[in-house]
This record gives sequence, structure tokens and C-alpha cells, in this order.
Amino acid sequence: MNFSEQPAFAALLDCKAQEQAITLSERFVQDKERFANFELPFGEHVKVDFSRQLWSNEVKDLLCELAEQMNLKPAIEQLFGENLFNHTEGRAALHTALRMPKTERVYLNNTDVVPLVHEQLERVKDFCQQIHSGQWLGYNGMSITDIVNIGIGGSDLGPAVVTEALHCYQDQGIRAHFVSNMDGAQLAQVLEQVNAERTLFIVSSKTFTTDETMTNAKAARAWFLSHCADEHHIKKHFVAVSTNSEAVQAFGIDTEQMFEFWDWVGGRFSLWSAIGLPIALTLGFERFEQLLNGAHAMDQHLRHTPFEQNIPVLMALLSIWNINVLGYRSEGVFPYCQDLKRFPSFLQQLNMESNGKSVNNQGEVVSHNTGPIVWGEVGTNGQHAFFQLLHQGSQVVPGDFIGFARTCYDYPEHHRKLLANMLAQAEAMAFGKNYEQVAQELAVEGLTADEITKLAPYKVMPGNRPSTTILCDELTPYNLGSLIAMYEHKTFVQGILWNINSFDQWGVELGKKLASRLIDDLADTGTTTAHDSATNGLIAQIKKWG
Ligand SMILES: O=P(O)(O)OC[C@H]1O[C@H](O)[C@H](O)[C@@H](O)[C@@H]1O
Repeated sequence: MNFSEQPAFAALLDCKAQEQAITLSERFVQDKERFANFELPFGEHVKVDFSRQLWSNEVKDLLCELAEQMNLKPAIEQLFGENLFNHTEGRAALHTALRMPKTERVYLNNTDVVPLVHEQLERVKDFCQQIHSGQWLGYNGMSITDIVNIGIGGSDLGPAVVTEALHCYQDQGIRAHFVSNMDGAQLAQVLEQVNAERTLFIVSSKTFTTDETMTNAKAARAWFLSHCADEHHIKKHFVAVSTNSEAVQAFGIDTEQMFEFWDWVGGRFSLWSAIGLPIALTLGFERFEQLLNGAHAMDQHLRHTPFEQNIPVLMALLSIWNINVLGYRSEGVFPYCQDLKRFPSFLQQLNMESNGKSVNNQGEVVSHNTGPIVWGEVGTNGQHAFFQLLHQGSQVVPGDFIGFARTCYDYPEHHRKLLANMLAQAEAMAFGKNYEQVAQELAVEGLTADEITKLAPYKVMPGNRPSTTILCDELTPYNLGSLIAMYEHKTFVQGILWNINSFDQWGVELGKKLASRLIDDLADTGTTTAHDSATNGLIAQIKKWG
């Protein structure tokens, strides 16, 4: 049954008007303990403040009831065992097994997958040891200083985000570069920075058929061979991470140089597998393990915490409240942390590719809204770009502020100001500034009554705009693992509530097919007439100018 037919959802709709009649300012006045009542700890390092959401305990209870009615509890249990969540591809979703300790067991088709996971982790560990100790040498007998990860989507964003985010932990003498785009500019710029003798290319692709990755990998191999003409040396400079050993071999990488993962790991959930090799190489294997441990701790929290205190469950339920009841269809994410600059892009893939669906698990078109538009930018940069709309625009965008009490950079004044700005923005969104306050300020500035009447409306900030603040003590590998897993589980819980398959992505297929035909059309020197007039016309113009 769809959630919109559940009794708890009807009750939520019933209380909408009553809830909307109370502003956040009034809520904080009425309940002096509102922060204490709505903030939740995750272990000792993370606190999540839900007090600035437009909700009450009654709404929270109804949302938790809705989760019960949608059988969330058994669904969460299934995420840790044999399941068929990705039923349109006949696959399980078992990324939680990637961060389980050796002692746990997860059977899929009568095979325990946990030993498979640890076997690959051992290989990653061993490989890191060889690279870091200088035992693994390039074709000229020199050690590796640079790695180039060639992959896209889940085979790029996860390792890229984590590697960048943990910049302060990059102490292994390895620089990481990431090439994803079909625009050759990216590959060209990376190749300008590296030396063939000391570079390792990691070709990462679950399918090993993705055109961007294959095109970049072939070009990288040709570049490498232009420096060292001997094909035998490829094995010292190219490794693969994939589920498709045949395609890896066909590309010319021996399976001994291949790290494996499995079809029960979705691309956007794969950074915990050998896809995380760039993380382990740049930060060290132990830090990679800490990242996995942090994610595992969040898995335990999801599995064993009552919904009322369950952070990812509440994040998902709040998005149901904001999207399906209050009608706010986009979600902002604002990390006040330069090293998390690509985190919004990572979350876009995680959430929008997972929940950008409009057909339910029974094959019917849904009658309710599903995945929001997820977007964002690091603070304070965003404040000087789009925060105007957040404060005074005609649409309300609930946002997540993410901050860290400590930083590894020795700029204490910057950090204090950075955090002050984060707190200020959440405060301004929540409480705004009313007409009387504005008028008073303008009077103090010496404006006449007439001038105040004219100017004040433009300066009013409506406030009452919801946000959540996620505060961590520090951006450590462990905390980052927990944070990413928190958003993974939010995405999963949303999918269960919306009754959609969060693990397929058929929507990306058509464009890929059309592109492969258009590649030939662009190569053909004649006139193209096979498409609609717009495509034909643009092809003609490209050929004229190209
Ligand atoms: O890892 P690959 O098989 O190369 O896939 C890379 C990416 O491309 C696909 O088109 C999907 O949209 C993504 O979910 C995936 O992560």
C-alpha cells in the first residue's frame, strides 16, 4: 500500500494547518527546552539538531507511526541480509556487508558474503603495503607517487569526495587525481601533472562498459605507451576495480591486477568496497578501515535504535513531511567545510539517482511526490551566491547545515568565523526579521517615516524556514564514514516510505543509447536527417563549425 493511503498519513494531513499556524519563533518561545527535546546524539562525536524543523512531537510520532505502517522495521532488517530490493535488476542491495566485521555472517544464495568482502579488503591492504613500502615499482624502477582514478558516477564521486574531505590525513606520499568526464580536458589536465614512470592508473567501473571510463582508460593507456613503448609494463601501471573480469581482461588488464566487487553493491553505494582503493592509497589502509568502522556504527544505529531516536530514519521522515505534506520539493546541503566541497555532488547522485523515480514497486505510476532536487555548496561561499533565495525567495528550501567544531588547519580565527556564519544562517532562516524590527533599525539609522515605509518591506526576512544542523567534533575518517552512511540510510528509508526501488537507475539508459547513435552521425560527413529537426539542425551547425 502506498504511504499516502496509510492512516498515519491522513492524520499528518489533518494536522498540517494547525502545525503551519505556529512559527518556529513561537515554538522556541513556547518550549524553552526545544533544542534539548529535538537534538539527538550519534555516539560521542556527532549531534543532529532537528529543533529548527517545522514539526512538533505529535508530527514526529505520526511520522514514526507511518514508518511502522509502511513496514520499515522488517525492511531495515532485510538491508542486512538476503533481499531483493533491486527487483527490476534481480539484485540484492547489500552495501552494509562491505563494512561488517569478519565475525558477522550474511548469506546470499547460500554463500556467506562477509569472507568475500574481507578477502578483497586484504588484497587492498596488501596492495597499499606494496605501494607505500616502495616494493611495487614502476617500469623504470621508481616508486609510485601519483594515482589516477578513471571512473564516473559511483566509481568516481565516492572515492573523490572522501579523498578530498580527508586532505589532512593524506600522509602516504601519494597524490590522487580523478578523471571522470567525457570532456578530454579533464584527462589532458591530469596527464600534464603526472609522470608516466611514477603513475598508477586505477580503472574503476562496476560494469567495465561505461563509455566515459573506457574512452578515458584507452586514452590513458595510449599516453602511457607513448612514454614507454613496452606493453609488458602496463601491468605495473594499470589496475582495475570491477565486477566484470571478462571485460577487464579484454581491455588488457590481467585479473591478478583486478580488485573485485559484486552486483549486490550499487555503484553509488560502492565506496566501501575496492572502489575505495584511492582512499586507502592516499590515506593509508588503517584510515580506510576507520571510515568503514564509522559506517558500520551508523548501520548499527539504524538497525537497533527506535525510530523516535533514529537519526537517518528521522531525516527521511522529515523529508516526507517537508515534501509530501508541506510541499517543499528541494533540499539544500551546506557543509561549512571547504574539504567537503564535492559532498553536495555526491549526495546528488546518492539521493537523486536512487529516488528520482515515479513508478512504485508494483509497477504503478505513483500519485505522490518522490525524490527531491538535492543541491548545495560549501559555506561560506553559498552565502554570497544563493542564500538570498533561501531567506527571501518565494519558495522554501529546507537545508542541512554540516559543521565541525575542530579543524586540522591552523587558522583558528577563520574557523571561529566559519562556524559563526553557519550558526547565523540557520538562525536567520529560522527566525528572520519582522517588519517592526526592520522599521526600528531604520529609525535608528535616521530614516524618515516615509522612507521607512518605502524601504522596510524589502528588508523583512520572513523566517520560519526549516533546517537541520549536523555538528561533528572533527572531520575524521570515522565521522565521515558515519556521515555518509547516515545519508545512505536516509535515502533507503525514503525509498521504503515512497514504495519505490532506490537501487536501479533505468532513467540514465536512454540518453546513453541515443548518444551512441549520435557519435556515428557526428562522424558521418554527409547531412543527417534521421532525427527530429532540432537534433538534425544542431548536428548540421556542429559540422559547419567543427
Ligand atoms: O561503475 P560503472 O559501471 O562504470 O558505472 C558508473 C555510473 O554510470 C551509470 O550510468 C550509473 O548512472 C551510475 O549509477 C554508475 O555509478
